[in-house]
Amino acid sequence: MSSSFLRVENLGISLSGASIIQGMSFNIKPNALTTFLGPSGSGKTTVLRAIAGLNQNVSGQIFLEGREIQTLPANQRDIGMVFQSYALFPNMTVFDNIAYGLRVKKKSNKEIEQKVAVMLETVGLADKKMAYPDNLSGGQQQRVAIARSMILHPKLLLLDEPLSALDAKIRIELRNQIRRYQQEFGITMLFVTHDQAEAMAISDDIIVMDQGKVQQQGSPMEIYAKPKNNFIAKFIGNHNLLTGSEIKQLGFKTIMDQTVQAQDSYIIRPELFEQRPSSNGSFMEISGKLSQRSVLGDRLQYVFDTAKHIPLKIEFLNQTLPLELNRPLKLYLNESAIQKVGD
Ligand SMILES: Nc1ncnc2c1ncn2[C@@H]1O[C@H](COP(=O)(O)OP(=O)(O)OP(=O)(O)O)[C@@H](O)[C@H]1O
Repeated sequence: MSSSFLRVENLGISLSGASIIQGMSFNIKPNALTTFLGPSGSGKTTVLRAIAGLNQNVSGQIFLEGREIQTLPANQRDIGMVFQSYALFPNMTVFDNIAYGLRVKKKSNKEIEQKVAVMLETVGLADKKMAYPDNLSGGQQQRVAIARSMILHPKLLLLDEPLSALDAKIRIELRNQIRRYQQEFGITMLFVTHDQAEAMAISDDIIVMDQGKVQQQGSPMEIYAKPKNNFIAKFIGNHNLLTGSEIKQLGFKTIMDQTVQAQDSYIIRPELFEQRPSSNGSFMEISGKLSQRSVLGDRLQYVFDTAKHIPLKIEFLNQTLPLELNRPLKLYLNESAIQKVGD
């Protein structure tokens, strides 16, 4: 018996006669926020809809808490879903939108009043309870949609790009709120996004998808620091992705006692370059010039044009004085900052 909460085995999905997902398997943990991360068209929505029971041509098995749900209709799966478009009832107040599922379940008015009041407080919309969706901002409408799903305490809450219609500031605020609800209520959530920063910020676990396949599953740090293949190394973060022969040109013949192979791929994280070797170990001195500077919030990012004609992205925290551009510069790199892709 697996202790996983949701277990998907050998999932296959066809849409309009085209096979979109083949032989996909993964597990998600209870009381955690797991993210499906992948580029547009990678199949995230399709898999989510299959888990919810909204797709027809699905093969394979889906277990929720050990029980097979694949043959159950959507309304018997105990799974909630929040969509990108808020899909609120426009002719109902905020209160009635949130109360809707409880009314369908024929709960008493007293219970409905109490539970909706708690939800309104949780999502910070108590003062909007009699408002209609048209009179709410996008972020407020999405909070109503989330409250409407959470009030039913589904075993699993699926969220399909719930923030993508919102502007950057509200997106960050609401993603933090979603994370807080998830932790406070101990809800298991499966969250779809194509935004790697969003996935990194809120997830316990990330499932990276491409072309209908799981490319890697792991914690944000594992995915960031140890990408399994070049697709992930490129898709996640702003790593330097180099070939073994470029690593050799920078002076490293071995990395952690392993001979560098010309055809292998390696990543160097931009924040791991140093202006002075900070510790013992095998440091390489790299000469070059900085050619560009951009401010990334708390960090400054530069392009370091190395004397070996290999451009590298490097980053320093803002409290470091800005470095001068176009002046000869030496930077230091410890071999431990270089990670072979796939290891
Ligand atoms: N009804 C359909 N009929 C045929 N093909 C479809 C249908 N819906 C989606 N597809 C295809 O299935 C693939 C996966 O689509 P899906 O919407 O799951 O991707 P996604 O990762 O959620 O993308 P996005 O981030 O753009 O929403 C795409 O190639 C898409 O063109």
